[in-house]
Amino acid sequence: MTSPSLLSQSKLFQPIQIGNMHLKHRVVLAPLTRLRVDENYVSLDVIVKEYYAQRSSVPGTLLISEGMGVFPKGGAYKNIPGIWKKEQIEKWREITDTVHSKGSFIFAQIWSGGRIAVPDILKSVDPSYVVVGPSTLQCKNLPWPVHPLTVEEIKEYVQAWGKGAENAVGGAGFDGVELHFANGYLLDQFLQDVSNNRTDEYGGSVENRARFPLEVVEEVVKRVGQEKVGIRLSPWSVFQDMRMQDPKPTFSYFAKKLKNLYPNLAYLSVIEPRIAGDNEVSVDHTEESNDFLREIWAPKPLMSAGGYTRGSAMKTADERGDLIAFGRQFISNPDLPFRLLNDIPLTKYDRSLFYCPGDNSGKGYIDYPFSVEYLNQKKLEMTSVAA
Ligand SMILES: Cc1cc2nc3c(=O)[nH]c(=O)nc-3n(C[C@H](O)[C@H](O)[C@H](O)COP(=O)(O)O)c2cc1C
Repeated sequence: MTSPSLLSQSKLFQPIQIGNMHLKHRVVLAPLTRLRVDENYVSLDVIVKEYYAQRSSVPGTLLISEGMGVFPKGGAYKNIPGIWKKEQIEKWREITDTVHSKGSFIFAQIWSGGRIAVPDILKSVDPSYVVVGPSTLQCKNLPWPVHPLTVEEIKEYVQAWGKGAENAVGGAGFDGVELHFANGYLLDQFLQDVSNNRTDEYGGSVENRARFPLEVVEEVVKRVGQEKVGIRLSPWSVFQDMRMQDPKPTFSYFAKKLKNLYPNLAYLSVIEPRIAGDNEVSVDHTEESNDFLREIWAPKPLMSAGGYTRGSAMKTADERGDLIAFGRQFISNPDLPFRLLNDIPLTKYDRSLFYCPGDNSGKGYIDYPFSVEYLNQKKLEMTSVAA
């Protein structure tokens, strides 16, 4: 183990102000859907709280929650959480209180499925619900009809996102909301021409494709304030049949608009081209890079996720000032920021336990161990407090 005082010279382990939060380091919990939620979209008691508590155990850590729905018709799968009703808000409040009691922070990721939603699941919630999207363009492997949202329905979604954000911050006590405009879900579907061939004011030109996402940002900012809003994008991702031929013009326009309209947004979060959803893919390193977004967003730091190791995370934080969001490694290492700082080997994750719908055993969820070094340090701290 190298001396922590030497390691801490990396920017990765140095404090940073993000929105209203003073983070003690730049290692972030990436949003991770885990499906340990009941059929009513409410967090299961105990284990979900314990999961977030564990990952907030290094004070000053920023966590991003798993994606949560803003209203029932915008869902997609079973056992994902929501933020539209009292029971959900109360359960999330217990979780945010726990995270805050540990000196850490948590943003709620809010989300709508769009064309990738499973029709039978929507119908089981309400028989009138159908799969929606920008246009009739389907995802290749999901051959069900897609109902293009009417302008009136778009306005309904905008209000639902606004209300969801308000519930998350004002009701459930989240430090902010992350708007999930990535990974081929509804708002990403509107942004990209591979899924949006509308001919009205929400399709066609870059400006038109960006209109619905920008309306969502406007509504959310109105309700919770810019400093409490982060936005996630994945310009290069091929996940769920996405990826424009040249994503740069669309995403440059969108990022510039965000920066000009809302200079105090908490952060812009990007997924590196080497990742599609929850897995690695091969990349054309000469072409594919998020540096164009870093340049637009500067001097504010980006949050970047995707296949980071300790070494590449330190390098990126040092050279570009990014916050680094870790997904899979944070699943299997509840004390990840401590391990990275102290160069402690990581526990390997078990992919077969990533998604276990409604499972409340805690297996593959809250049973990954803390390092001996972390536990020893905690013991020492407790002894010195007792003395
Ligand atoms: C189990 C699992 C669930 C995920 N759920 C979400 C999600 O709810 N929202 C989201 O934006 N990304 C989600 N992702 C993507 C991660 O946030 C992250 O971008 C991806 O895992 C790459 O980071 P990593 O290489 O550190 O794992 C998920 C990834 C995994 C492995």
